[in-house]
Parts: sequence; C-alpha cells; structure tokens
Amino acid sequence: MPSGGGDGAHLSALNEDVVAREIAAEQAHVDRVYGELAKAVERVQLVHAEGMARGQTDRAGTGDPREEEMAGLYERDALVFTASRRQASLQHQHEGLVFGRLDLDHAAEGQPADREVRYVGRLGVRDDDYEPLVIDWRAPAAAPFYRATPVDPQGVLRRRVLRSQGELVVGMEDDLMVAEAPDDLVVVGDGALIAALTRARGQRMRDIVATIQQHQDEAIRASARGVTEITGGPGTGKTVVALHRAAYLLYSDRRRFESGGVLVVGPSAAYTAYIERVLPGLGEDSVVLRSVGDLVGGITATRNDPPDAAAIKGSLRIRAVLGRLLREPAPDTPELLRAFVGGHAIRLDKPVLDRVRRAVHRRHQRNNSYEVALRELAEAAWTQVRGHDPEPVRDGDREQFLDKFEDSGDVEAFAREWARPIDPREALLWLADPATATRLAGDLVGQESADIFSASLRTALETGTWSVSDVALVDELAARLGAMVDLPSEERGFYEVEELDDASQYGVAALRVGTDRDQAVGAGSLPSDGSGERISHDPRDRLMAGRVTAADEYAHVLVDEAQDLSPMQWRMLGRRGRWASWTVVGDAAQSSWPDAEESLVAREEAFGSSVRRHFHMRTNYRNAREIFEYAERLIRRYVPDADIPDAVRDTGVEPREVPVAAEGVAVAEAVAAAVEELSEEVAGSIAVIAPQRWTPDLAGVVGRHDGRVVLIDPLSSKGLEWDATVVVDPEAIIEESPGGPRVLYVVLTRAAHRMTVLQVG
Ligand SMILES: Nc1ncnc2c1ncn2[C@@H]1O[C@H](COP(=O)(O)OP(=O)(O)OP(=O)(O)O)[C@@H](O)[C@H]1O
Repeated sequence: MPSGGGDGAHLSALNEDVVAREIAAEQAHVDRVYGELAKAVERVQLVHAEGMARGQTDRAGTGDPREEEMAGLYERDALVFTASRRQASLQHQHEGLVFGRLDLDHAAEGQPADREVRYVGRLGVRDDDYEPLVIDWRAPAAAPFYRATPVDPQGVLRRRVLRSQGELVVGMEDDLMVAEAPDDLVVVGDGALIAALTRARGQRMRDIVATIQQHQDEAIRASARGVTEITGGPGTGKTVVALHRAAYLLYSDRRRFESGGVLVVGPSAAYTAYIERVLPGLGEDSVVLRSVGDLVGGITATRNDPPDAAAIKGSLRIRAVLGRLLREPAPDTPELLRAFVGGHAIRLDKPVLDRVRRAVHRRHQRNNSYEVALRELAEAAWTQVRGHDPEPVRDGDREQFLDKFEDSGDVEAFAREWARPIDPREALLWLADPATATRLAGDLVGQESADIFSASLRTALETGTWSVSDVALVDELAARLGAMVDLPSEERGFYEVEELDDASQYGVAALRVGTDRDQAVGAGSLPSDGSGERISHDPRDRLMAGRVTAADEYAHVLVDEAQDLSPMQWRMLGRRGRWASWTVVGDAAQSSWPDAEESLVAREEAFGSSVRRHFHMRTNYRNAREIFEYAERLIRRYVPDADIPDAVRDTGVEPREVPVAAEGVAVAEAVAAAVEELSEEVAGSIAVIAPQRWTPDLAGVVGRHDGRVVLIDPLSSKGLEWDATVVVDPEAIIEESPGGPRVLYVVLTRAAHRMTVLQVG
C-alpha cells in the first residue's frame, strides 16, 4: 500500500516550475553518478585489455606454450572473466540506475536538524573520495527506503521515487513520512506504487526495486537459513518478491550462494520465459532458471498429461511400481550362460541367474554393479563346479577359477548384455507394453490406473515427447539405478584397434548408430549436443536422445507455484536441495494437484527439519478490483476458505461477458472481435486463454497482431499476466483441467486492466 503522509503539500498540479526545478536538481546528481559510472566502465575496460595482453605467446598455433605463458593464460582468463561480468552488470543496470532518494533527519526530538540525503539505486557507486553517491538497494542502509512508514518513519522525512528514461529523470513521486514537511522539502506526485501498477505490462515481468512495499521487503530480506514460505492470493507479488529475494541472498552472502548455486523452479516454459529478465536486470546472472519439465539434465518436457494420467504418475504410490522396474530384467536379457572355464563346462540357467541378480541388486545400484555382478556369477559358477566335482579343493583353486571365469571372453560377452547399465528412460518405457504394466503395476495401483499409465507412455512413444510428469519418474529411476556408465572397454586385438582408428576418420559415432545394443540402451545413438547433433525422425530415438545426468545440487532452491507440485516432483526437487535453504511460494486456491495432503508429506521430507518462517501477502497488485471481484465470486463457490487478497486499483470497468454459439467459426469470430476491442483499450499485452478444444480454431486470429497478442492454454497461463485477457469457454476450462475450478480461478486472475469472458454454448 502507498504510505503517503501530509496531503496538503502535493504540488503535482500546482506548480510546474517547482516540479521542473526538482527534476533539474535530481538530474544534476544523477549526472554525477553516470559520470562516475563512465569512469568505472573505463577502468573495467582497461582491466579487460590488460587481461587480454597477459598470456600472449610467441608460440601461437604451435599448441605448445611455455609454463610461464600458461600461468599468464590462466590469469588472463580470470581477469577477462571478472571484467566481462562487471561490464555486463554495469550495462544491464544502466537504465534507471538511480531510482530513489531519502531525506533523513537523525536529530533526536527537540534537537536541531541533522539532515542527510541518501540515494538508492540498482548498484552502489562511490566518488573519487570513496563517498557513496548511490547505495545498492540491497544494502542495509537502503532498508529505510522500503521500511519507513508514517507510523514508523525510521528517521525518514520524505521518500522520493525517481522516474527515468535512459539517463534522464522525467518525473518523481513522493511519500511524506512526517505530518508536516520542512519548508525546503516539496512533495510531488501521488505515490509511486499506483503509478507503477497503472502502467502497461510488457511481454516480460519487470523488477519492482523502486516500489517494493514494507511487508514485501520483510520477506525479501528474511534470513537465508531454513525454509521461507511466502503465501498469498493471486497477484500479491509472491513471484516478484521471491525473485528479489534471490537477488538479495546473492548480495548478502555472495560466496555461499554464487558458488553453491541458486535454482529457481517454475511451472512451465512460458513462466520461465516470462520472468527470465528480472534477475539479470538486477545484475544477477548466476541463477539457474528451470521449469519442472526441464529440471533433469538430458530430458525436456513441455507436454502435460491428461489429469488422470498426471494424478497416477505424480502420486507416491508409483514408487513401488518403479521399485519393481529396478529389479526387472531388460526385455532382451540373455537367460542362459554357457562358458568353458578351466576345463569345466559352466551352465547357469535362469533360476540361478535371477537369484544372482536379486542378490546383487539388493545391495548395489543396478548401474554401478557390473563388477559385483561378474564376481557373483563367478561364485555361482564355482558352486556349480564344486557340486559336480568330488575332488578336495586345493589352496588357490577357488581364486584361480574365479579369475579365469572373469577373464573368459564368453563370460564377458554374456555379462555385458546381462548386466548392462539401464537408461532410466528405457526402463520407464517398458511399461508402455500393456502386459508389463499389468504385471508390474496392476496390483499396486489398480488395473484401470495401470492401463492409463501404460497408454500415456505409448503416447510418448508415438509423439516422441515426454510429458512433464514423466520427468520426475525418470529422475527417481535415475537416482535409484545410478548414473549411466560406460562398461570397461572391451579388450581388442591389434587389428581391431587399427580398424577402429581408420573408421574414426569417417565418424565412428555415425557408424555405430543402429547396432542392436545402441538401440536397446538408447544411449549414444543420438548425441543431443555438440557438433554431431542430428534430429531423428524416429520418435523413440527422440525420447532417448542425449544422456540423463545425475541431479545437480544447489545452495538455495526457490520454488514458485509450489501448490502445483506433485509428491513425485517434490522428491525430484528434494534431490537438488539436500543441503539447501528454500524459498517456497504458493497459493492453495490456485492448485491443480488433487491430493494436497500427500504433496505436503513429500514436501516436508524434502525440507527436512530446518527452521521455517512464513510471510503472508494480502494485497493484490495485479488485477483491477472489478476483475478480481469477478474471479472471487467464482472461487468462493468452490473453495469457501480461499485466501482472498484486497485489490487496490479501480478502473470503473466491469469484465465483459459475451455469449457465443458452440461452434468453431463463431468462437473464432467472437475472439477476434474481443481482441480488436481490447487492443483499442489497453496499450500493452493481450492473451487469449482457451481450452484445448477451441485452440485449433484460434491460431489464425492471434497471428494477426504481431506479437502483442498470444494464445495460451489455461495451465501455461499460471504465474503470468497481461494487460487484458479474453477467457474462452470457462466451463470447458473447468472440464479439461486437473484442478477444475481452481485452474479457472488462475485464468480469471491474469488480467491487469481489462477482461472479456466468452460464454460458449
Ligand atoms: N511493490 C510493487 N510495486 C509494483 N508492482 C508490484 C509490486 N508488487 C507486485 N507488483 C506487481 O504485481 C503483479 C503481480 O505480481 P506477481 O506475479 O509476483 O504475483 P503473484 O502473487 O506471484 O501472482 P499469482 O499467484 O497470481 O501468479 C506484477 O505485475 C508485479 O510486478
């Protein structure tokens, strides 16, 4: 909320000269700051140039630099890296660098005034005498800019927010913190917050450094330890606050969070694209941004499963099914080992092999057990040999046999197939076979669910795309199987090696594609990165491209739209934050995950026993009051205890409801008319949010408006906002979405200024 003080002093309409004088005075200070900044840029450029000069070698091209030159090269890399980052940071934060000014009085009551002027900006800048010209918004000295209120002014007389274009100050908004301003302090404007909220939205989220509110600041600067939970209804600034918190954490403990890493996770690729500029705009480029479908290295998913399949795949029940997969032999596994070792004919049949497999997998991750498996097979063979041989054993016989067994070419060829590492994606796809799904999942999740699960994996095989909920399953399997490893290389004779060397000239990777084993393992057939990349037309190859990597771990994990995460997704996140502190953002009423209780259990497990703190946001900064009241009426019907914030801004325009016939052409025409109308009324972005059943009819309508209008599905609209929205067929949105009315609530709270709802049918 804007915290304004004595209203009599506002001069916006009164005296343009006074405003111009104030702007000129601020411009003079801002010019000084840019002057210092220019010097800083020059210094950085010098460092950059000096860095480049180091490590020059007169042996360029020979690939043979001297040792001292190597040291120079390292120094150069370090200097150039640091200088380039600083340069990028100075460039990013150039625009609107200085955005705030505090006029403080430190004198105790009844004492003569002790005034200080403090400027607040995107980064700290000092003059040649090391005096601060601007302080970084995250520094403790900047806190009163966000915390002062008329009730608790913290020494602040006037808080001023400067509005800039490039390097030019073009306006200002003041809040007075004391009942009466001293004579020399004029007060201009109606408060910065409302001015900021009224402005048009772009395609990307903006930072709010100039207008962070007191209660938001408390969440931003909360302790870095443990779990910080931020809740609140739609549009209460949860996302933007969490992102500023990430920037604050990096500032307050750079060493810990930059080296340990900060991970920001959101619901969709559209969401990450929407917020991706906020942190770089605040000078922070070391944060890793991921959607839940993109969290596991080597696999990317944007497709959502139908609600019933998503519910099965997200539930903890599925863990037991995955447990069975871990013990399942691959479909092409050989079932008989025959070998001739040390004069003995060895024959290990399926029951023996299965027993050995179970024993190995009980104690070892499957993909890390090749050596152990080989040893266990040798022991089983030795037992067989002893069973047939009445002769007493002599010292060393056993060891000799085991060694010979493991060295046998026949045994090695068998073991390479029998104990080969399993790609977690391959294992998951075994369940696409209905009979396998019934055998492994039927009794655990019920036949109907097993069929749905299996059918959804066949969809993956048909489309060549994973679904977002598959990713958590692949990660779970990867964690339990162990990383995919290459088996020790086969021993080759001299001629074979030579042949391979020859072949390498023509691209060995390409020659090897399509061998039986590569297809079965799925690895290596399609490199997903690097120069050898080829996009396959075979959907199965596309599913198996690249290699799934082990979980990266982070020092801080920030989760947005946390209410939507399934238990299996919480487990996936937990693996990335085993030693992390957390910021968790959500609103239960916007949830699309049906079993909140089960999610809570998984989430608690991910957090462990660390301290918790909670911030609750009560003000909706996004929606015009008329729009939010419309959405509120809906959600109260379904979720009577929904967390409903106060919307602070009136437009005087109610959302429009338009009846439309349930027919493609009519819907498309109505959308076109609504978009046309809204584009006259708002200056910025417009979204058409439509359920799947109408999207084929609407692509043409949206394409006409060169980027200003987007067509988006209800789930992907989570976390995003536009100046205006056209909501198509609310009933169908409820029917098609996993969370039904809650997803419609999300959709109805995306518009800042205008909304048109098409009632189809
Ligand atoms: N202090 C502020 N100053 C200016 N704008 C603000 C402020 N706080 C929030 N906003 C704006 O309000 C809008 C909503 O913020 P945000 O998307 O973070 O809300 P949210 O709580 O995450 O919403 P939802 O749960 O609906 O996704 C954004 O445009 C954001 O920039």
